[in-house]
Amino acid sequence: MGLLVDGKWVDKWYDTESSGGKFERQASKFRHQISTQADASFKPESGRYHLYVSLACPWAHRALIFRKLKGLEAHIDVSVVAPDMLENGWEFSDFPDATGDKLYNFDFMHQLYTKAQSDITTRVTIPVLWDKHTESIVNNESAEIIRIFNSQFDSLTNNQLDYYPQKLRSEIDEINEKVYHNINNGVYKAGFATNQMAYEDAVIPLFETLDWIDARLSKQRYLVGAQITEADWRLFTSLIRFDPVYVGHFKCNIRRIADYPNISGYLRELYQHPGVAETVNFVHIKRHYYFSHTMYNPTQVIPAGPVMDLQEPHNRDLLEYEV
Ligand SMILES: N[C@@H](CCC(=O)N[C@@H](CS)C(=O)NCC(=O)O)C(=O)O
Repeated sequence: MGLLVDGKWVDKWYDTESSGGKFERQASKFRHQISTQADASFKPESGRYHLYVSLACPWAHRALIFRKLKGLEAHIDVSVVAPDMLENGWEFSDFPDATGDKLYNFDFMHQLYTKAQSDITTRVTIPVLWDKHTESIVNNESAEIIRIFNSQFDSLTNNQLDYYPQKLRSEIDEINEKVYHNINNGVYKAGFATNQMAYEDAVIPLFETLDWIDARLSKQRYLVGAQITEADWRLFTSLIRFDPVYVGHFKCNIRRIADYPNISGYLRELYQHPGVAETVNFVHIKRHYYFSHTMYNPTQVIPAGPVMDLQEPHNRDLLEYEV
C-alpha cells in the first residue's frame, strides 16, 4: 500500500496522525466526462475505453454493475487486478479470475497512472476508466463513471434504462450523501480509525443509518420508492461485503445485515437481479481485505464464514409500498 509522489512509488500506509486518528479519503484526480456533444474530447465510441477494476473493491464494483446493467460489455472491456494490495499497491499478478493488464501487460496499477501522467502525485485507486486513443485516464471516480455509463452510451447500446431519472434526482442525491458518508465510506472510517473516539464517531452513525434504512425498506421496495435507482446499487456494494468482511475486519459488529429483516430481503433481491450475481466474487472480496491490511490482520488468515444464502426467495415483490 502506498502512493505516487512526483511519479515515484512510495510504500506508505494512510496517515491518520495528522487527522486525530481519523481516516480521510482523498478526492479522485481524473474527472473528465464522456459526452455526445460536438466539442467533447471523449465521445462514446465502441472499443475506445477500458475499465480497470478490482472484484474486491466496492467502488469498482459499482462500475462493473453499471457496465452489466447498461449492456456495455461488448463496448468496454475490463482488466481485473489481483485481490492483494501490498507494498506495490494494486497488482496484476496471477490469481483466479484476475485477468492481468490486457492493454499494456503492466505488473502494477501505478504504472498505468504514470503512463497517464509521468510526474503525478496521487493515490493509486481503482476503478479507472482508461481512454485508448489518448492513452490517459478519463475518470477515476466511481460516482461519475456510473453516471457516464448510465446515460452516455445509450445511442450505441439502445439500452434506455435510467438509474438517475430527472424527477428523482434530488431524492437520490440526498440519499447518496447520507449513504456515502455513513455507510460506503463509514465502514472504512470505522475500520481504519486508529483511536477509540474516531472509531465510535464512525460506527455509531453507520448503525443509525442502517436502522433508518431497515425501517424505510419495511414500507417501500427500494431506497427511493417503487423504482430501482443508482442509490440502490451504490448501497448494494457495501451491503454485500458487510457480513463477510466489515463485521469482523472493520469492527462494524453492532449488528449484522442478517439481523435486519428488510435489508436482508432487499440485499437478496438486488443480488438476484439479472447479471448482478456474476459481478460478485467473495473469494476476491475476503482475500483482499484480510490479506492486504496486515496491520489489522497480521496473520493474513482469512475467515471461513459466514454462510449466506443469497438465492433464498426475497419476497420483496409482495411489499405494499408507499411512494
Ligand atoms: N473515490 C474513489 C475511491 C476508490 C478507492 O478508494 N478504491 C480503493 C479500493 S476499494 C483503492 O483503490 N485504494 C487504494 C488507495 O487508497 O491507495 C471512487 O469511488 O472511485
